[in-house]
Amino acid sequence: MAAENVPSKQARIDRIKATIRTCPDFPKPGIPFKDLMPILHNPDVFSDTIALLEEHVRETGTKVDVVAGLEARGFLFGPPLALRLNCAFVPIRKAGKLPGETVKCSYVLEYGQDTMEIQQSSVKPNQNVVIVDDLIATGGTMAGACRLVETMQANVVGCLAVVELDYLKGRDNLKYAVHSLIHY
Ligand SMILES: O=P(O)(O)OC[C@H]1O[C@H](OP(=O)(O)OP(=O)(O)O)[C@H](O)[C@@H]1O
Ligand SMILES: Nc1ncnc2[nH]cnc12
Repeated sequence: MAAENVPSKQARIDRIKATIRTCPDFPKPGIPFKDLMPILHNPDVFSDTIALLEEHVRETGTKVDVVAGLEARGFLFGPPLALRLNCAFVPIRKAGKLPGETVKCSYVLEYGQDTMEIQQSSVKPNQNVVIVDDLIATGGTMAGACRLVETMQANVVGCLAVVELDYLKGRDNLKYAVHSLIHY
């Protein structure tokens, strides 16, 4: 494709935003649920999403050792990003799913509470970790993941999400750099 035909960053972001569906009152009354699954229905939109996340990480100039993805939807965006950054992908799962030695952390999110877990040996002290999820609402889930990475004595070098719900001020709960492609 000729350079002048490459869509701008804003055009790619606008197309991703247009692909996301808002589902009122899901999973509870009063919650405007952002359904990101249609992004995966369109390979061009999915590819733009991962490329934009990668561009951001590269622009920071920070070497990333590990992309940590949050169950469940962080597992969709984290592994392709890790491949493009040529680094490890590590899952942070809901409690009770990972064998061996693990570290756990409880957290509160927009519509409930839960416990997440990481395998002790999956992240080494001093490694640089980017945490990836589909969406930041209250920031509770992302903050819990940061605590887990800190417990491993590794460095959180960024918190990435495709979507951020600005009205919930989720990034105020996060003491690390936050980057999201789309804001509502
Ligand atoms: O910023 P917060 O208020 O913490 O909310 C954001 C989290 O909520 C959703 O996860 P959820 O646990 O609902 O997803 P899943 O059941 O698909 O894993 C979403 O994928 C984020 O992980
Ligand atoms: N409003 C929302 N839409 C999608 N996922 C969410 N996770 C927490 N709040 C959410």
